[in-house]
Parts: sequence; C-alpha cells; structure tokens
Amino acid sequence: MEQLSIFDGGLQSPKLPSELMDYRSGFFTKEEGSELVPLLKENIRWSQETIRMYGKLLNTPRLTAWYGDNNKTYAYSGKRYDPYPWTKELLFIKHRVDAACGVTFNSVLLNLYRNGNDSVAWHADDEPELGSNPIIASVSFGQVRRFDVRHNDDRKLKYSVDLEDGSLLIMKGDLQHNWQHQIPKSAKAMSERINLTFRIIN
Ligand SMILES: O=C(O)CCC(=O)C(=O)O
Ligand SMILES: [Fe+2]
Repeated sequence: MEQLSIFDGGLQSPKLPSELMDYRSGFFTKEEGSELVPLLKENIRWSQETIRMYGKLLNTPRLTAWYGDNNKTYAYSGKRYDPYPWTKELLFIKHRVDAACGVTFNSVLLNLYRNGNDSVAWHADDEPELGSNPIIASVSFGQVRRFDVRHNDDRKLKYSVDLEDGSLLIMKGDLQHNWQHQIPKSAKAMSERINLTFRIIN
C-alpha cells in the first residue's frame, strides 16, 4: 500500500522524495503502544500553552510538553522552554528512535491532540538552535491523523501522509527550510493522539 502520496484531483502521484521524509508504519507494536500511551498520559506534565497572535492571547489547540537533556533550552514563538528531565518511558522510545536514525536526540517536544478540533497550524521547525537541515523524528500513538506538507514557493506542491498508531516519520533534508507542515483539524469524531518529535538542539 502506498504510504506517502500526493493528492491531486483524487489521483495518487509518486511518493514523496525519500531525501525529505521516511515513513515507517508499525515502528512500535500495538502492544507497546497500549503500554506506553497510559504512561505518557499520566507521567508527562502536559500543559496548555498560549500564543500571542494579532495582539490577542490564544490557547494553543493541543497540549504540549518539552523534555530533554537539562542544558538544552528551546526558544519557540517568543518563549523560552526549559525541558523536564527524561522519564523512563521517554528514554525507552528515544533509544529505539536513536538507533533507527543513527543519531542521539537530546530533546523531545510532545503533542497531545485531544480530538479532531486539536491541530498544529502550518509551520516549519526552523529555529536556529536546530541547525541547518535538521533531522526530526516524529512518533505517533493513537488516532490516525493526516500530516500535510507544502512547498514554500509553490503551495500546490503538496503531499499528505496518514500518521498511524505506532508509526515513525523521519523529517530531514531541507524540509524545514523549503517546506511547511501541518496537522489539520478534522470534522470527524476523533480520539486522542500523542505525538513525540525528537530533535537535536545545538
Ligand atoms: O503532530 C505531528 O505529527 C506534528 C507535530 C509538529 O509538527 C511539531 O511538533 O512541530
Ligand atoms: Fe513541526
């Protein structure tokens, strides 16, 4: 089955270039996921952040949390985040992801999408502390959500992939420089999804 596809008038076109993204379904088994999800829900210090937009303070449409090595501070949307220390289950996930990617991640941003009304707007993870052409590894548990990618110069150049329970999506190459990504809201009834994006902060 085609995992990465572009939708153009209902036609499936070739896979997304593998130098930008690498998708693996079943990276964690259903059993691993059903053990990990309750631990992550319970032990992660989820919070509802606010963002300032057009002079208004808005709630981020999802819960987030930042974990990692204790010297790795992250500045994002005009705020500074000091990471919480790694938990046992985060290290379990990280070690498997490190091995698959051949790097050592030092931080993770977690997202909890409570239902179809939660989302992440078009953006790129291009903060200077991530360096150029960063590798970002994205693990998903729970509800399948659509992940869209569009090119900065030609927004019709767009790819979509369904991020399944237990999957790993590796973002690399110039994806954070020349493309944006989003998780759109959905009008369908949707259950919870936990996403972990592992990053290397310089
Ligand atoms: O939930 C996802 O799959 C993507 C999250 C994301 O893009 C981010 O945290 O930067
Ligand atoms: Fe992102």
